[in-house]
Amino acid sequence: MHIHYISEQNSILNHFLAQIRDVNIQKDSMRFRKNIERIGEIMAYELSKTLDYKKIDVQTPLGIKHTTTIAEPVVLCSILRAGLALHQGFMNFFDNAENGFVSAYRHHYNNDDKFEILVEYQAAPSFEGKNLILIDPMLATGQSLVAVLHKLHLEQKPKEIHIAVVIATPEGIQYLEENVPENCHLWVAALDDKLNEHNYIVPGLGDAGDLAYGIKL
Ligand SMILES: O=P(O)(O)OC[C@H]1O[C@H](OP(=O)(O)OP(=O)(O)O)[C@H](O)[C@@H]1O
Ligand SMILES: O=c1cc[nH]c(=O)[nH]1
Ligand SMILES: [Mg+2]
Repeated sequence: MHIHYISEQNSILNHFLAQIRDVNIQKDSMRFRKNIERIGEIMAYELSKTLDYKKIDVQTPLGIKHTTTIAEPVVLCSILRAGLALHQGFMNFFDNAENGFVSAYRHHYNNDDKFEILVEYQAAPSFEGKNLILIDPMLATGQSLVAVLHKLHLEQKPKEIHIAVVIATPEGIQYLEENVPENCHLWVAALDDKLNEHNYIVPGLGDAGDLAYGIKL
């Protein structure tokens, strides 16, 4: 797996990352969603630099410009719920992309911290020959992303698979390394310290889905 850390250099990205983590700013759920969306835009731009491009000619009112455009179609596929705001950011830049949505949640059978990931809903186009970008802001244990990747119809072979996350743990990255195809790309905006005993990211930001859309039962 090729890992791309995009906040190694100081940039406005750090400002958005600081705001989504801040317990006081988090009270404003619209700002939380907007910041995740803005991070998605930055990630989309960085990722776009690594795609393949083809030559095109553009007719302007005054002549022809020889330039380039992305060679193969992009499919954006997000994991519900928390992926939605990040998805919007990617969609703002990859505006011709096809879109897919998959659900995944932690199902606790007892009142302890053990859980299983349930993937129930999916609606996605064919990935054949396309650049698949799988989107989820949080890479904690990595189990949601791996469960979703196994559920997607990857027999329709994408040209490339990119996984885009905002905050990752070393444990989650290790789990992906062991469970996703070797030629996958992982894009990480921020690498955090570890998982806590409830499998939440520390320092992280809390529950991204709840912060964006409200506490669920
Ligand atoms: O790496 P993992 O240990 O699998 O955890 C990460 C998952 O947790 C969050 O979703 P959550 O299950 O909270 O659902 P939600 O988006 O509906 O809140 C997040 O968006 C990931 O999908
Ligand atoms: O820290 C975490 C872990 C899983 N899901 C989240 O939203 N946050
Ligand atoms: Mg959640």
